[in-house]
Amino acid sequence: MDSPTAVRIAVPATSANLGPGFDTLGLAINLWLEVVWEPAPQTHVHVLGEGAGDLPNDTSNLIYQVAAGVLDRLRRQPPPGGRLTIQNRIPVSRGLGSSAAAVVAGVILGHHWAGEPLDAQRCLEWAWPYEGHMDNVAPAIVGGVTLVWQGEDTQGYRRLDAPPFPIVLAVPDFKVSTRRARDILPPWVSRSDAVFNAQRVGLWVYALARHDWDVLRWAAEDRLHQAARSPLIPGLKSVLRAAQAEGAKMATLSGSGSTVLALVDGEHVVRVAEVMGEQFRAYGIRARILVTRASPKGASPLQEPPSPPADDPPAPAAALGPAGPLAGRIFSPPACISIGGTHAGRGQRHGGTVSPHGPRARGGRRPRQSGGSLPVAGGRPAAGLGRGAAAAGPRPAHRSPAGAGGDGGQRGGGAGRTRSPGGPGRGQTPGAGTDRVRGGPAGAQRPRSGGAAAGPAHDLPGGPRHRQDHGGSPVRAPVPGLGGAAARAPGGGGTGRPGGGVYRAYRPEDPRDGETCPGRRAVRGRGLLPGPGGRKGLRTRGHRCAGQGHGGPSGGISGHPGWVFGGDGVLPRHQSRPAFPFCDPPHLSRVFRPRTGGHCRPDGWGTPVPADPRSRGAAAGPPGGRPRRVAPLRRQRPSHPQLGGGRHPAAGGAARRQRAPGHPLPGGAHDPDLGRLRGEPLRWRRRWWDAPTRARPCLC
Ligand SMILES: Nc1ncnc2c1ncn2[C@@H]1O[C@H](COP(=O)(O)OP(=O)(O)O)[C@@H](O)[C@H]1O
Ligand SMILES: N[C@@H](CCOP(=O)(O)O)C(=O)O
Repeated sequence: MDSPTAVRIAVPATSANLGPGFDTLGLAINLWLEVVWEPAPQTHVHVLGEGAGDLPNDTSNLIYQVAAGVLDRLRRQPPPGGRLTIQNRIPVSRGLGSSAAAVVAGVILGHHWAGEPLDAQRCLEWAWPYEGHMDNVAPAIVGGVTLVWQGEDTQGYRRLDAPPFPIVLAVPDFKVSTRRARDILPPWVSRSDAVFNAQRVGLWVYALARHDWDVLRWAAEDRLHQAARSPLIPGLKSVLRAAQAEGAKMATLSGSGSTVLALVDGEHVVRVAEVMGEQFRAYGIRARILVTRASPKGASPLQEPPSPPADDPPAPAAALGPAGPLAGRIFSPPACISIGGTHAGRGQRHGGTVSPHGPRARGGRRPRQSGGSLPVAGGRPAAGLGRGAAAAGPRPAHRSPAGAGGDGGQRGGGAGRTRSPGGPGRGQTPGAGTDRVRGGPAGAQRPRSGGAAAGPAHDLPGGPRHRQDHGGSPVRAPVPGLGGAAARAPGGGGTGRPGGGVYRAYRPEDPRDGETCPGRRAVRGRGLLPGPGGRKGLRTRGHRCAGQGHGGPSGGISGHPGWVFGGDGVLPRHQSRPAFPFCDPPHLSRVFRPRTGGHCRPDGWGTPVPADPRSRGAAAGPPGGRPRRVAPLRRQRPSHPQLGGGRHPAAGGAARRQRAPGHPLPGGAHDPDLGRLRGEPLRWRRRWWDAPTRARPCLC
């Protein structure tokens, strides 16, 4: 074997389940594991970023182990030495598919060492027995959203375009091991719960196929795993509820936890991010908030599948996403959901069918495919992979009779590790079990920077665009609002809508010519939420912004330059937002809330007006004057309602009075069952979901 050349491998994080799609649905996220391997006389393994210090810096590292296992099955020798640098941005054991990413990276590395071709289909065949969860592995390899299925003699996946919304991740400061989170699940489910989830998964696929995102609030409901896992994740239900109440399209436990994921319309991003952090904090848990997007791309480098046959319809440009190795493989959603896969060409590109026995051996039977033959990378026969005794590819050692429940108990042969449900935990921490570490005392301040976990702010697509807003002049704002360019570069533009008003962000240097009032509503004032440890909210510090102030230097509060938010006629001059995605809750809680109660002038900027005296917390004052201190939005009670009783922290009282207008109530508002499904006492449901909203018309 020629000595292998250097290689750089990238694999995205993934969020499995997406609510009801337990072991079925998965989403690739724009947070990446990067692995660089270079030839060297000695073997070195070096982990940077997430997990540095915990993950092993030697050949027991999962990535190295999987790569060596691949070589072993291919009957090849590992290279004599090499430097393996692992730059990990995926939080470990937080339900973001870090282990799936590591396994996929290992499979790619092993094939690179062996000089064997590898495409997405084959990578999946090799990786899923190591990982055990195809719902993580498939999106890690092909990007977007995948749905997978497994049965006695077939496993497969199909790929769909991911929702276009920003993703807010609340990543608690404690781990939940996937194995523990599976062990806690009840072995049986009732028929009504099974039907409930089947209906919602169907709705999810419908939403993805038709881009009907309004149904997500129902599609993301679940009765199979989240409630059972909530004891492992204190505050889970509150975080989910609060995110939806603040306008998230959907919110769900990511994978087996501990992360909570929300898909959020751009204008609600900031507020949703805030409340998710706050709710965790109310339970004494620190949580990092990352704002990112789905990744249309999966792992690289993988070989391209053959170009589509001439009669295949071209993919609509919008569905293609950024150019990348998989761009040509994405087809219009209706084609993607042909799960039966009668079209050979399409099936091959949307998904694949995986042999239950791992990679096919030379001369062996091709895995049954509903979607056409496997692409053979580089024109080489696929059998090359299963050379000789490689017929014994990675093979599931354990398969749950229930199909969906088998938890990764795979025997990695050769140099690979053995992983079984009862065996040591993944990676280097045998017997780690649930490695749950509380995030320190409530209120402890995190460093402002996301550190190594700081995700790919630069990767966020999009950027400022002009759009017509309420029939006015073009408004400079990114669509859907997060503002990729803003996140990319300090000073970028974007919109946010903290608190229900229409907020805009501007590059400080941007002229505001031609802009008009973006909103028709003013927002009732909100104070800052109680800070960590029950600290009272900070004062608002609104400054009138009519023709001034909006472009002033920002970053004074957050340390992140460039984001200046204004809204509904009152633009707090010093209100700045950290550049996403690395704002953590303390960070957010320090951001000054806008003063509200103003109305919009024709030029789009506000003249503060006296606060509505009925509005507790409205902080209007004389223009430029010192605003009144506002009442905290709600009192936090650090008790887990579902576990220890007590009121929902956000229920009733100030929360009801200060609820921002314009927020679509979550699906539960019209679903009397929702609270019951979540096991809440009736009094919360009524108080929380039926909270009245008040809107004041914009006078412009
Ligand atoms: N970059 C990495 N390098 C090596 N091992 C890793 C890496 N990322 C994750 N792992 C392994 O995966 C384990 C976490 O897997 P799991 O509990 O399934 O959590 P997750 O939800 O993050 O996939 C870690 O304990 C470690 O053994
Ligand atoms: N379907 C699995 C997904 C586990 O994902 P992870 O990211 O937590 O490893 C499950 O819910 O157990």
